[in-house]
Amino acid sequence: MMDSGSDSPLYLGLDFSTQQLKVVAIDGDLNVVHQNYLQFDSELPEFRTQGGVYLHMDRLTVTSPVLMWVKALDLLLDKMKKEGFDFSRVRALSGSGQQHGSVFWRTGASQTLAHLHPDQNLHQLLQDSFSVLDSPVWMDSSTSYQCQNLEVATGGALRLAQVTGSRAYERFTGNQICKLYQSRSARFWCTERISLVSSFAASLFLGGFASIDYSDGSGMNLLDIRTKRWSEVCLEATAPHLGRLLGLPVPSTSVLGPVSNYFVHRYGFSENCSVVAFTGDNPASLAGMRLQQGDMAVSLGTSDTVFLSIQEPRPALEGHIFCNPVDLEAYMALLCFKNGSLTRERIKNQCSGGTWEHFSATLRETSPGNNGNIGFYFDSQEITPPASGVHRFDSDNFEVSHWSPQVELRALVEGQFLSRRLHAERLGYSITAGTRVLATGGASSNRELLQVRFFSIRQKFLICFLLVLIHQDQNRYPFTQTGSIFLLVRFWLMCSALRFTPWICPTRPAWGRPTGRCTVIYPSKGSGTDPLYLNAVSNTLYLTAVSNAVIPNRHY
Ligand SMILES: Nc1ncnc2c1ncn2[C@@H]1O[C@H](COP(=O)(O)OP(=O)(O)O)[C@@H](O)[C@H]1O
Ligand SMILES: O=C(CO)[C@@H](O)[C@H](O)COP(=O)(O)O
Repeated sequence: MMDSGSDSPLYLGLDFSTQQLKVVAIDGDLNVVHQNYLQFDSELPEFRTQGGVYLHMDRLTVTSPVLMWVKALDLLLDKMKKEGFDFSRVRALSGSGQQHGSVFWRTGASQTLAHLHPDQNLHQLLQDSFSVLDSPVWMDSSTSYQCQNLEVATGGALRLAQVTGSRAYERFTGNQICKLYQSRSARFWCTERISLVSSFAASLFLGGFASIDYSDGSGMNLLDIRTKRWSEVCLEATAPHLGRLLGLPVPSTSVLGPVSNYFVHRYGFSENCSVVAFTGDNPASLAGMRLQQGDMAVSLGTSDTVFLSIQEPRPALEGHIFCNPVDLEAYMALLCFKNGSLTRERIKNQCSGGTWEHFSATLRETSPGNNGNIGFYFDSQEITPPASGVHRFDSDNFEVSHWSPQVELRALVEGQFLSRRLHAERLGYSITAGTRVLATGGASSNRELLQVRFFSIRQKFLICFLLVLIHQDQNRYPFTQTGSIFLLVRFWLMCSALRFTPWICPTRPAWGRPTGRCTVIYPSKGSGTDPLYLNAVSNTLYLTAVSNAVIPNRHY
């Protein structure tokens, strides 16, 4: 995979996501020269995670072992070294992390980070550096009480959304910090610094605490997205001395400093290799996909997310507004759906013999609209909307308890995509002629899945759109890491005063001219074949299902 015989500079991007750690290296011409990954469940079985996380007894608390992430980095870099990757060529590195997850560094950790001995693994060296070993992650929904209090303290849900971009959400880091402070205060008091997963990962490379960037910092219910400073009201309502524990937030393209001596001596990095701020995986995907005005992206990772770049923030009671990672004047709007890939995996295992090939074959063989059957599957408490349970409706709109495997599978996929579309439209992010929908994430390699279109015809008007499906050959390297790399390459090349058009996408040199890594699919012109599920009846069904759904712990 390495290009041979060259000593040109390379740029490294890492993605600490929910189920795995991925890495990609590119050269100055944006060619991918190395890719690798490490799956948490299968390659680090001693941590006993499922899908990279622990689901606690209350079925609301979800955490990941922080030392698993550290060990994953050890093993991945060792793997690369064994395969002959030349770390000395890396001019700069950056990365991304699953959003909202928090890492609590124990008092003394900054000293440990600054004096890491290159003969030992990071996970040995950092064993005692965390005041909380199980980091809360984005799937957690255990902080409804803290959310309620934060909204009251800040003048209500909408007011909080106007300041921080979101009303109070259970998984948002501020509410997780507040829960720790209230329920395990001894742990809180022995904490020296609080990082997001992204800034934690950057800290490992930096040998010191890395700043939180504006984009990922927007997912905490703590950052004022307009001033780009921590909101004093939110800090005070969350926990004492929080400003000091978080450090100052910085732009997502900031260079934080050189890589630490540990990496120079252990792996042969150059001491001039820069560490650029890490950001959230969705913001990194936005950067990597080079979304243009009017484009919409869907990420089908562990979560399903829908996001787009916007100029004017209009925070609402649903969805999130984050600072844009590449344009300080702009923002990004995002909707997150928790029951994405893991629910599809469950149905795949139950209904199609456990293989994606059979899953896809069933989608090919069943008809759009599913003969009027549609289902909504909230295996765990959903984020958008905050509902739970499984709801199946037949063509007469009666709720039913089961279906044939084929009907079940199609009902799931159509229900998921209908929900993505409806919630996006409710926020005013509508599809117009020429809108491009770009897909990334593990499930975006599945053509049949993507062809169940979720943006389509309404009221006889043909909304013509171009569905741009972009996926990497091996289904593993979506835009997240290239997004981070993109930020750092941009920075680096600008600093080097090279003549370079910074906004060249590594995987998509020009619209409409896909490379081998990129597939463009044009929508079918056959308006009559569009599925029933996109009509008003199904919309109503969906809303009924949701309003009938159990919505625990969310009484505000
Ligand atoms: N062929 C496929 N069809 C549908 N889904 C797939 C396929 N291959 C992988 N996936 C899904 O992709 C998910 C992982 O995507 P990925 O973007 O790597 O996740 P994350 O970054 O959150 O760890 C898996 O949970 C799996 O269900
Ligand atoms: O909570 C969110 C976004 O708000 C999630 O999208 C996480 O960022 C996890 O991402 P994946 O691991 O599913 O890519």
